[in-house]
Amino acid sequence: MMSRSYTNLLDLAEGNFPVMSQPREKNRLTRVMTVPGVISEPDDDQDNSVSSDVPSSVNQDRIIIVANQLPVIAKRRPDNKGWNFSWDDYSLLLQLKDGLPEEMEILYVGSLRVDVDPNEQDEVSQHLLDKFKCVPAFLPPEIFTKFYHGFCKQHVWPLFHYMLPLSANHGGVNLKLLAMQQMLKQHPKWQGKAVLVQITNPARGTGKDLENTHDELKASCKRINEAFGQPGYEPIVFIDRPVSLGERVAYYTIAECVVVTAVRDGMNLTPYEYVACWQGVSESESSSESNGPKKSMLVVSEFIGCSPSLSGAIRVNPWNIEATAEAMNEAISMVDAEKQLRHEKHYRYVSSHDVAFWSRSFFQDMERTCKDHFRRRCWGIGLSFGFRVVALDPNFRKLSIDHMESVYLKSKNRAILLDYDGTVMPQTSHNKAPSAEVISIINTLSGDTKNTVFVVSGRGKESLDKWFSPCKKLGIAAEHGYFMRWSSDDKWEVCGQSSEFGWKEIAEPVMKLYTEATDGSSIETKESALVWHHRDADPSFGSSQAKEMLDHLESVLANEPVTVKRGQYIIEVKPQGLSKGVVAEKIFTSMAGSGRQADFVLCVGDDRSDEEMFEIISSAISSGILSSNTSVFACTVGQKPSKAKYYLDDPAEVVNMLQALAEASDPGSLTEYESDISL
Ligand SMILES: O=P(O)(O)OC[C@H]1O[C@H](O[C@H]2O[C@H](CO)[C@@H](O)[C@H](O)[C@H]2O)[C@H](O)[C@@H](O)[C@@H]1O
Repeated sequence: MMSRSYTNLLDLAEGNFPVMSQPREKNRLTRVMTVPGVISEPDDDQDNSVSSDVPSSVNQDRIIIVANQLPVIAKRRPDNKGWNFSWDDYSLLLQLKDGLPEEMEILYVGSLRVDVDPNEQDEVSQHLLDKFKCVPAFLPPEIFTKFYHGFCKQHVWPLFHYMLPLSANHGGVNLKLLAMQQMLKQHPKWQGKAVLVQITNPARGTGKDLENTHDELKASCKRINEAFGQPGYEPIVFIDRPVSLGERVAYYTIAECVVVTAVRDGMNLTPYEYVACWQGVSESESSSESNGPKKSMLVVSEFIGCSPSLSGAIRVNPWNIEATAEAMNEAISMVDAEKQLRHEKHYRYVSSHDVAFWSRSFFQDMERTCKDHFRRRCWGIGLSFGFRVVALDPNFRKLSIDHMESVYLKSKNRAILLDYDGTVMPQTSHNKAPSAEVISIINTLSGDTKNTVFVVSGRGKESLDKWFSPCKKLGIAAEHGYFMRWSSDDKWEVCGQSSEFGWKEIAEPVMKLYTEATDGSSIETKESALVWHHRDADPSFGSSQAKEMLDHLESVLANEPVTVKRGQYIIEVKPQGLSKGVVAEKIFTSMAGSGRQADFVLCVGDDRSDEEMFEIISSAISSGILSSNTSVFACTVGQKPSKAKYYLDDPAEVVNMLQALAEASDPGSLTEYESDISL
């Protein structure tokens, strides 16, 4: 069986698809004949080669969503002549658009759930494009089966979930049955009362392995029911037929608890659906006296995707049958007030993280990633395993110390903002205290009355205070600005916004979990923040643990007033609203407010947190806190993508550059310490 499908996605991306108002002939889509095992050439005369030029329509707001199935329902007309199409309101693809900008044009590419005769395919394609902005791929049934049940289910899914191509879910269910058996044994009070309704979707694949697992499940159910059943009572109800949404909702709304013990999953929506049902049912019955409390209890495997996001859930390692049995007992024994509190947590997450949220978040990530894509130049840097390709702005260049020094000399009100670790202090240095040379330079710079000099660091105030005690005029912003002090004579100001630290009780256990599993890692507790360090761990394991922990923390802290950031070998959780950018803004504002608007800004840092300082500079110019005539030297340490325009290679170059400025500074205002050093 042959099929004619539109193939050229790049054409679509460029906007080379028919416009509805064009005459019919021009609207014709380019197609290929699809025959199993044969890759055919397009049947059109036109040249389909892909141009390497930047697409002319690249700035148009169009998004192409490619999926297995289009979000449309196709039904044969009653007279059997052609098709009727309607939107599939339950399709996630359709809901995705709620998170995208309204003016965004959305084009769907995917297959239909029905087999369309090749003679009808042109007409159907045209209709779907005109009316639904859908581009169908007509896959002959045998190709579709190989693609979906073979390639997707047997190769891609197991590959992405580190599984052998067996049925994981039937992986995930026997453990649950064993846990139920254990609970009934350990807590006989539940015998005759507790029922586990196991809804198992019929396996999408076939084969001996699946049959064996299925038989094993049935045998477990039989064994448990025989051991604990009574007349009129069976502890396990095993449903292995397709269950409609309505029936599933009915089960959810009477369930005291939902247990998900999968050892791997993709996007398991069961816990979310259950939580939404409890909220919905209670709300719809709110006028009735019989309305019960909104409560949802979850026992979920720590290995599944939704586990970190539902902070009210009891998490278990499903391989630990005893612990899962205990968790199930705890869940159903819990008092209603506690169940309600947990439900509130679950619902807050579920209601704020809907499909629109995820599509918006994904779209924003994509926008951020692609912004300036065509302006940037790519460089290969590093060697061997350290080799990577980075995209840099063409204007990114090495800071010319001579040029900066000449501007420095001409300026009258200078703001100098210096990060500490990785900027004036090499990251690899064991002794973290600044050298006498650095102290001397910073003392000279801050002693010049034309200068406002700040060390802006993530470090705690005690160390910074001690290390820089000789620099009386130096300003210090510690813990990313949670503490700020304008000179050693001034008191520490505490950033007013952040006095709520209940989140530490959520973040710390997660960090401890990763610390136990990652040799060489440790937790640093600061007054306003928690930091997980992995510099001394195995480099690649530490870094992959850090990535996983970042996701984990972001999920469990989604409702807390904090941000989770990555730094040099660290993951840091700190209050929202605290950033080095805010510190920079405060300094510029204060200078402008006292009639000394900065005409020279030097801002140096190496890390992600320093990017926030660089970023604020342009908005400070547009808001007038800095002038458009201000000479700005935003400089990152190391050649890497940055918001800074300049770079220096390492802390040694930074110190040389600062030394040059110190030498060009007003010597009249040397402090006692500086005079001693000079002598
Ligand atoms: O803002 P900075 O001055 O760059 O400080 C950021 C973090 O500095 C400290 O961590 C760094 O130094 C550690 C060694 O002392 C090193 O192991 C780690 O990799 C560096 O990131 C500090 O411990 C953190 O709290 C600061 O946020």
